[in-house]
Amino acid sequence: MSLFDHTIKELQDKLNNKEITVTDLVKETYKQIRETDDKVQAFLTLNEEDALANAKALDEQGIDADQFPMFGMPIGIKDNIVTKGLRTTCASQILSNLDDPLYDATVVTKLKDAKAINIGKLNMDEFAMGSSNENSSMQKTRNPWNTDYVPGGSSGGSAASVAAGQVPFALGSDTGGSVRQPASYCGVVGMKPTYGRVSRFGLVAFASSLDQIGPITKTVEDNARILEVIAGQDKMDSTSANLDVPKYTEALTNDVKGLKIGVPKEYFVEGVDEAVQDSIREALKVLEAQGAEWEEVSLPHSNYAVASYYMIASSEASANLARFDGVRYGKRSENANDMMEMFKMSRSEGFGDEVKRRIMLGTFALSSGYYDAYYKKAQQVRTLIKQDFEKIFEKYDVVIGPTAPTTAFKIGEKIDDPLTMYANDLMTIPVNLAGVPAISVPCGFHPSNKMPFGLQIIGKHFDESTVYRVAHTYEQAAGYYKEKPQLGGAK
Ligand SMILES: NC(=O)C[C@H](N)C(=O)O
Repeated sequence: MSLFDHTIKELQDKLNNKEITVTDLVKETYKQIRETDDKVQAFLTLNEEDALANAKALDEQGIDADQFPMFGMPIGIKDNIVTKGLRTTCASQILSNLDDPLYDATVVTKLKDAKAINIGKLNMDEFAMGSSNENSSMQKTRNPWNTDYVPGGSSGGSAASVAAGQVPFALGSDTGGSVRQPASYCGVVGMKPTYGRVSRFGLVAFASSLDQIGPITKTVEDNARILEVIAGQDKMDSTSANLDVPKYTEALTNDVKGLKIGVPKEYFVEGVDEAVQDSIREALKVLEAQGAEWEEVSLPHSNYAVASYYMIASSEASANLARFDGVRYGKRSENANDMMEMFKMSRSEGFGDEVKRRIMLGTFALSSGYYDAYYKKAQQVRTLIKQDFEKIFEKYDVVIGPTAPTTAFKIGEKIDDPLTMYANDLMTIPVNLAGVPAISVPCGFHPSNKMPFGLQIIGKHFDESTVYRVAHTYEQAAGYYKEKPQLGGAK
């Protein structure tokens, strides 16, 4: 049994009983990374010296681990979350020389205050644009269940690293599914909190009205514990909500009696793998046996979600990425002869194809003459999608369906077909457009390719507690969290 098969609570008990030290934990983390990362390729930057020094300092303080919620816990951070003094690249060439950021993202500060240990920075699709990690300009992360397969994206490095047992916990970010879809593909737990629940200060902006940071873990309990630490209002992010953060861990009561589940018929259609659909139905039976009730419901505007998202997200990206011009920070082209050429060449050389595609799409959608037809229309569709959820939540406590239509696919299989790649986000995107919270929990292995996939539980605005309660009840009954990949081949 590996140290990382324990929950945060169990690890802290071990620290308190002096069975292990923080230094042991941190050393074990780097050992696991060294043994597996040539195959998984999850880490872009390691923070080893600093992490070991922090571990030593915590050990020397001789205090009880449970005085701090993340005392001594090793955590990996997605590379679009800014870390003071530690390289932060968004897996883009344009930021590849950003070796010494000047500040920490609020989530990083909160983790430091809770005495977590930052292990290093994890690979992702460039600027979080992608569903497979193949859009990273640095390296291709692989799925630990079978390294011929993608880990999903854009937080593929975070999900793969947790699944491979390199780090017990990681942070990702989710704009249209980027935490939940890789969690589904890698057989781990990924939470996208309500928009406004977690500060975005220091999260490099992709689509500011959609982006949210969320934890990726092996168990629901650990996930809830980490969200407790990183959530809350922040004066540095005016979109963070002025609401108390509940004790999510206290919601994990293993009890769903009387809970009402809506199951959208639009999530069980052609294109959604039959075996995935069957497993979700099995999961509903598991929850039913625990006292929940479910009914088929309709989210009638689901079909327009992907188109609306790619308009809105790309429009926001075109504005947000305007700041990368080779002047203030990041890479500057060495081949330019004048200022205009320097802007153009720095961006042409610094951004990859997918990022350029979205900047062009977004700039087009926002341009005068097209704004009403594309951007405004997409925003109107967004309102309809939000209303679909509001209506359902008048009667139901949660909505359940698959996280993604299929399991992970093979590396290279979809890279030349951006539309198919976008369609993959069918069931994660509506959640971001509506701003509600949702989690992906492992729900089975596909009979043909043996790859894992997840169940998505969607909740009401700021009701992460119920989402966690349902997720925990299902997880404990189903037991998939106990499965581990044998790195290198199919399960
Ligand atoms: N960023 C995300 O949440 C992933 C989504 N597939 C996108 O490419 O936009």
